[in-house]
Amino acid sequence: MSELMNLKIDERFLTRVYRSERVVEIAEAFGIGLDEKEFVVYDGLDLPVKKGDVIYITGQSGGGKSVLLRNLAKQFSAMPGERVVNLDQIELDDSAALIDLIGSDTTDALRLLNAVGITDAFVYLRKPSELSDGQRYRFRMAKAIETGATVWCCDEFLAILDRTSAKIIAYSLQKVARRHGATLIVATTHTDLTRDLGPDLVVNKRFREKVLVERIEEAAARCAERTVTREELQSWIEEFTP
Ligand SMILES: Nc1ncnc2c1ncn2[C@@H]1O[C@H](COP(=O)(O)OP(=O)(O)OP(=O)(O)O)[C@@H](O)[C@H]1O
Repeated sequence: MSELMNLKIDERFLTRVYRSERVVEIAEAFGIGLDEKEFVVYDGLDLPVKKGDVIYITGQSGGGKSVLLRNLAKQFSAMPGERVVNLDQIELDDSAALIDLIGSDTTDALRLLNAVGITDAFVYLRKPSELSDGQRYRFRMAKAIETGATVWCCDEFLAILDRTSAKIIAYSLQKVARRHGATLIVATTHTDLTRDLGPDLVVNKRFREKVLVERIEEAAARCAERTVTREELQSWIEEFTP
């Protein structure tokens, strides 16, 4: 069982703007000073994290989700033995069929594709550009497994999918990540994925330094022990979420 770590999140930016005529006009109209300013996004936030956690970062647009995701990815990369992959940045070669783009041989390719729920022979023969957004996401998951990375992160998580598909894929992703012992960190403005991700840690970031951090241990621990059905996960989240 992994130990609880306390990761310190401190993120602030110094902002200074070029004093163009329009900038000065706006500053005068709204009474905004134009000196160099410090913009604090996270003021030494303590984040209780375990390796292998599913971390769900939500909150308002511009609140600081991406900043936190990048910070965590950086902190994990610096830990011995940890390797971070960004699911969105996995390059997909579009010159061949899926079966040729993954795994050391056909058996290995089938193992990886089946692990993420790609089980249709017709889909094995398609190129990445010929997949639906959901299928392409599953293929990225398979590629993430293949990299052997220990931390999988994803910004704007499933934002382009309809919400029903997003929930089904979120459930699959947590299952695959937990089965491989990977830490999963996702960020999105959508707050509807708790019941499908079964997160160990939820961070809800609002403007300025306002942030809610909550560990939902019970349901997550059960998911880590064995593969649970979507229905089980959903009922436990309801039971254990205050
Ligand atoms: N390099 C930077 N310099 C100055 N400010 C920055 C920088 N990067 C981010 N910010 C500011 O930090 C805040 C948080 O940005 P972030 O990209 O994390 O938001 P977000 O919650 O991911 O938003 P969205 O959902 O719109 O992607 C924003 O106000 C942004 O303008």
